Amino acid sequence: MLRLLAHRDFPFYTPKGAFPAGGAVRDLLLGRRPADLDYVALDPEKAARETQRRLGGSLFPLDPERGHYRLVVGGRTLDFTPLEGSLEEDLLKRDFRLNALLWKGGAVFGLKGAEEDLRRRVLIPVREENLYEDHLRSLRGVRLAATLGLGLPQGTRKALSRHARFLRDHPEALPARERVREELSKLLLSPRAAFGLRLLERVGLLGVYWPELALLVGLEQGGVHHLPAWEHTLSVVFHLLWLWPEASLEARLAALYHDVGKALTRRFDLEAGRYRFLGHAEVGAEIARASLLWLRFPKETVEKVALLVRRHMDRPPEERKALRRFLLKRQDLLPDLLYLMSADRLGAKGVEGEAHTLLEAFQEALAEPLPQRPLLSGEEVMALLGLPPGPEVGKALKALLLAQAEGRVRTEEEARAFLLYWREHGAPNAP
Ligand SMILES: Nc1ccn([C@@H]2O[C@H](COP(=O)(O)OP(=O)(O)OP(=O)(O)O)[C@@H](O)[C@H]2O)c(=O)n1
Ligand SMILES: [Mg+2]
Repeated sequence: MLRLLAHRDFPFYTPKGAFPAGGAVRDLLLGRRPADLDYVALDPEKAARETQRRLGGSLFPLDPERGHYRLVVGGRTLDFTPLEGSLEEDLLKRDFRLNALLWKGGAVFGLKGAEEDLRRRVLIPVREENLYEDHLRSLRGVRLAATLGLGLPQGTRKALSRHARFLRDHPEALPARERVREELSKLLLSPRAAFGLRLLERVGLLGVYWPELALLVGLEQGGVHHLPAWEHTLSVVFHLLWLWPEASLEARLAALYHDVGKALTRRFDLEAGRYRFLGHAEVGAEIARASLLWLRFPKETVEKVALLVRRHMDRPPEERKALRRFLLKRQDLLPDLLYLMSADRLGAKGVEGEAHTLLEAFQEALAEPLPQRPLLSGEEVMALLGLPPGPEVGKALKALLLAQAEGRVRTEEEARAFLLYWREHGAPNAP
């Protein structure tokens, strides 16, 4: 039986014979502005065309056989799919009760329990079997809990855990990797990403989708680490978003994968009397690359994350000039690397203070922008030093750029003087 949940307007155009359904209606009731809209329609093509006549935009027949049409208009995606069976039957096929909603004639309708779930802000499947109708749904559940700030009651957790075990035993049932990637991205982009990752682990989905990260669970570290490697990872994600709420997806992925190499590099060092993880940044960068490529993240994202992981253990020098050189060499990784390094320290014990010292030093060092190019061109350098084209010219340009970064050289004249000195003596007190 459909239940009337509320009388209210739907704030977007709705053609005749089409009913806004799912997440958009849910967002409306939760006081969020929906980005994308889904409509179930008696005749989806007709509804999509009529909407296009009214609003403009581009129409894409996604799957005309099955009646799937998409209209992209004003930065929004409107999807039209056929209503199969009655409205109630449609809702009964959906994933979670608070997603099984639709708007019709000035009112919102839902299934039994939806109203309570919305009020309590909890996620409960329409039926446990529905998780098995589309195997992405357990992962979606965790992602929705993180993005919408929903609780997962015992019953839901148990159902998700059972589904995770099913997936572990039936890897052939795993959803397409692109869909997994989209869920991970949405989860990480939420301010509650660390909470979502913890849930993933708790219900057993971490091991299903990210076996390389699951190896960190309970991996004791010692030293400055009061937390096992996975708990430390969660703390780093948490602190990254605390320091820098607008962090890029790459920075968030790097925080997630930064210590993934630790499971394979853990050795007890008798002299030091503790575990060490020599080479974990390099090993971790390779694991992160393989994992992200598997999930079909774009090449640029993968390379950036791998580099961030590889460089996260670099020790920034304290002295200002040296720090400017250090930053110049890692310019492409800024500011992500700075925040990752700071969050890494906030996730350990006894070195938290370093995070703030680092951020202050970075801020001070970057107050003056880093140079983007040498003050002299290759031709000018060749003429000045009497050099033929070749690697020497590149070295000279690089030395010049470093000198600019240090603030030793600010004008073309100083650049020429610097290069003449450099030819005779090498870079002044460079390491
Ligand atoms: N695997 C899925 C995906 C979607 N849906 C249904 O389709 C609606 C729209 O799906 P989608 O836009 O993918 O997700 P949303 O729940 O709207 O989440 P988001 O806020 O990320 O759009 C959902 O609310 C849900 O009713 C479902 O039952 N099972
Ligand atoms: Mg949606």
